[in-house]
Amino acid sequence: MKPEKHGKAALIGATVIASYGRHSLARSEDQTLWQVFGKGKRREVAVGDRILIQPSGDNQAWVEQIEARRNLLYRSDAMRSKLFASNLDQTILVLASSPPYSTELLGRTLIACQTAGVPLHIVFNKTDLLQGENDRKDIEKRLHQWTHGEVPIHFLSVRTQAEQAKELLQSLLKNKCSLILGQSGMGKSTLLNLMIPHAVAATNEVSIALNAGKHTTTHTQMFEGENGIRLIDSPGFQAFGLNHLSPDELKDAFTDIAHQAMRCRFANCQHKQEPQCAVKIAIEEGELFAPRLQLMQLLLDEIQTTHY
Ligand SMILES: Nc1nc2c(ncn2[C@@H]2O[C@H](COP(=O)(O)OP(=O)(O)OP(=O)(O)O)[C@@H](O)[C@H]2O)c(=O)[nH]1
Ligand SMILES: [Zn+2]
Repeated sequence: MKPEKHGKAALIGATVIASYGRHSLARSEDQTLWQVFGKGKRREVAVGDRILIQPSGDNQAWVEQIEARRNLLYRSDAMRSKLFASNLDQTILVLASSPPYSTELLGRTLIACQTAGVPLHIVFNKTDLLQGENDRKDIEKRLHQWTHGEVPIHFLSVRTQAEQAKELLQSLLKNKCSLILGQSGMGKSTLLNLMIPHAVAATNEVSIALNAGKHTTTHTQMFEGENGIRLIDSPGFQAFGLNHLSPDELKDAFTDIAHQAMRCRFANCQHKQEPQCAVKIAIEEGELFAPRLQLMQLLLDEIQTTHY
């Protein structure tokens, strides 16, 4: 049923806590859950948005205003860009050695967070599967090649050293709103359940409210825990497209490559077969990490098929 607009009811402040497709839920301060509907410029809201709503009956409301966002992450596929999560204090990327983590997803996350101005932390889970200090050093070294040491890495084991993991995560997450990302099998659900013991109940509540009884488990949702911990969980990380960026924005985000590219012979050098390509030379001399160039070229190809 479409909500009708009421005349002069007072506006209520709320935070968007879940979204699925065109359906969004917001929670007002008195803990009421509202199914909210945008219109015009406010058609799309993101989880994390602070909004003013006008009730229209049956726990449904119109979005009257979206507060200015501190930051905003998008997720896009070949067809379109979607708002994803906003007003984030940080993104937590959960990785593990088994199953192997995807360096492509790591690279995409780095670029998405960098371009949106959201600090990134890596939580490396399942340390119980590592063979001692050397394994850990190798992992750190490999991650540093991708991150230039700019992303803090936290090692833990949520399943076998839960108490220790909880302590570390408490200090990392308290009083913050964190987007938590991870490909399947990294231990994201185990981590979420450790930090938010009522997560399953909260998911069911939201699934029912989002889709009138039909369970919709594939939605983006904010969970609230103790000590001001807010975690935004979102499935389908596999499709973390960056098509909302322009080719120039993308090139600028790879600062290490952009820096070398200034010395390429051709201003529009693609760093493929061109002569006197400073980027290729830097890779041969070990100053640039080749997989980052490969990722940049892959992302540029993706963007170009979408934009042109
Ligand atoms: N050895 C080990 N296994 C773990 C650890 N944490 C989680 N696991 C296991 O890893 C598997 C995947 O964990 P989940 O929490 O379901 O992973 P997920 O990332 O949410 O994956 P999906 O549910 O597929 O999205 C499960 O069998 C967990 O028991 C850990 O610290 N050590
Ligand atoms: Zn070049």
